[in-house]
Amino acid sequence: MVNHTIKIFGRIKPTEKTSALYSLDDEEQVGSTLKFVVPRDLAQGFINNKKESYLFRFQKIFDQGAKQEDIFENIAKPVADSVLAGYNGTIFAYGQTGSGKTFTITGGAEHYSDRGIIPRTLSYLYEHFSQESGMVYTTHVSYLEIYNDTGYDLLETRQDMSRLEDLPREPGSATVRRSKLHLVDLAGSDRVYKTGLNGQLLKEAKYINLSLHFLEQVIIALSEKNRSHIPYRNSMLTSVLRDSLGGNCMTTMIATMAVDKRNLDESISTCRFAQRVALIKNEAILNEELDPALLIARLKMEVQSLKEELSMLTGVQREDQLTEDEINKLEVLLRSYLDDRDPEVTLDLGPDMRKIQYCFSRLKRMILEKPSRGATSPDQIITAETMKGDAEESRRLAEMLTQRDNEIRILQYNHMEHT
Ligand SMILES: Nc1ncnc2c1ncn2[C@@H]1O[C@H](COP(=O)(O)OP(=O)(O)OP(=O)(O)O)[C@@H](O)[C@H]1O
Repeated sequence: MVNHTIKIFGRIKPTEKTSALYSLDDEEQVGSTLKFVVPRDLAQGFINNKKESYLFRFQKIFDQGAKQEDIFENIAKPVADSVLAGYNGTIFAYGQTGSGKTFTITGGAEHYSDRGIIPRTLSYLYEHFSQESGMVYTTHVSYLEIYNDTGYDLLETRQDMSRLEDLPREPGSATVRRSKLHLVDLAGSDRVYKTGLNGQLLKEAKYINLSLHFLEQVIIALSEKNRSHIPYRNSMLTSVLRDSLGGNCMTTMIATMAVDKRNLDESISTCRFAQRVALIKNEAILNEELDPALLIARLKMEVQSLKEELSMLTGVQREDQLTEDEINKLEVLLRSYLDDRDPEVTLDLGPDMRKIQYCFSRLKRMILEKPSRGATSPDQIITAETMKGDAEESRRLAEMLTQRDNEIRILQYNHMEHT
């Protein structure tokens, strides 16, 4: 099990106007610090203008010049590696509209080098699958869109969402590792009142806002100590991300920011959100299990090799069932054992459970088939008929049983005397 808090990264979108409103400080051990400096006049109408500087700490902040490849190498590759090792992983981008979430997660269409985390991670995974010959990999990809709180798998022609748990997994070895990777591009975190929408678009925006509001509630609940109830079930988004937030997952958040003057308040609120997320503790466990069908196949092989080992030790080739010849020999042995008057005589069957079980069941049948005194019912007559040939055997068994009855009676009598 790996206990860790959600990792938070920041990415600043390139802007044409150079901005002196923020500064970055990178320290190898501690991470990156992002500082916003807001002159009082600028702060008016946007944020609390009593405060002029805001400091936020991230694992690392990628400044405007960062390449898509840097993002993949530093953020996505470690998550993909842990997914390959059998842990669940999630990367989600959060930030205001236009701050670069889609560019980061999916990528830009203009240049090949603009491809984002999804295509790069998929090609990394498939490259690994083709190079690793000692394992069998099965991949299922779904492209989930949450629209008005309903999930759609965009790759699925039936137009409904398949739950990851319901997907088939093919057997590859007796041990199966199943891990899921979520790459999430959230909707813009801006408030609805800013968008000035109406009609259907307003309805969509309300749903988006509501699901981000529920996401915030889950994150607040998780970052507070001693909260027993986490409201995951309030929305589709939080239900899907249940494992990623406070569950069995290695989760990473990328806060995307635009740092020009008019977007400063949103960038600060994105950073505040990220600081809360950084408090959430996850417990990632290795999702390893045994495949029952393969386990049976493995056990069969083990039984076969044990049989071979046994036949080498005993020098006898053994079948599952006794052969006719073996049964005949056992019958002779059993008869001479029963006929022997010596009470100390033993029945030597060797270390062979098949023979031991055969003799026990044969003896049991003899006892059950013994005719009781004064037998009159048709059942008993048939039993007596079948026993005709074994008269001597029956006599001996009857003697044994009578002796046993007497012993029981004596025991009962003694018991009564003492009580
Ligand atoms: N790091 C970057 N380098 C170059 N262009 C970028 C970068 N980030 C964003 N862009 C460009 O900025 C525009 C807006 O970015 P994007 O669509 O990724 O924003 P978004 O946060 O996903 O917005 P929305 O919330 O509306 O989905 C796009 O044209 C995108 O190509």
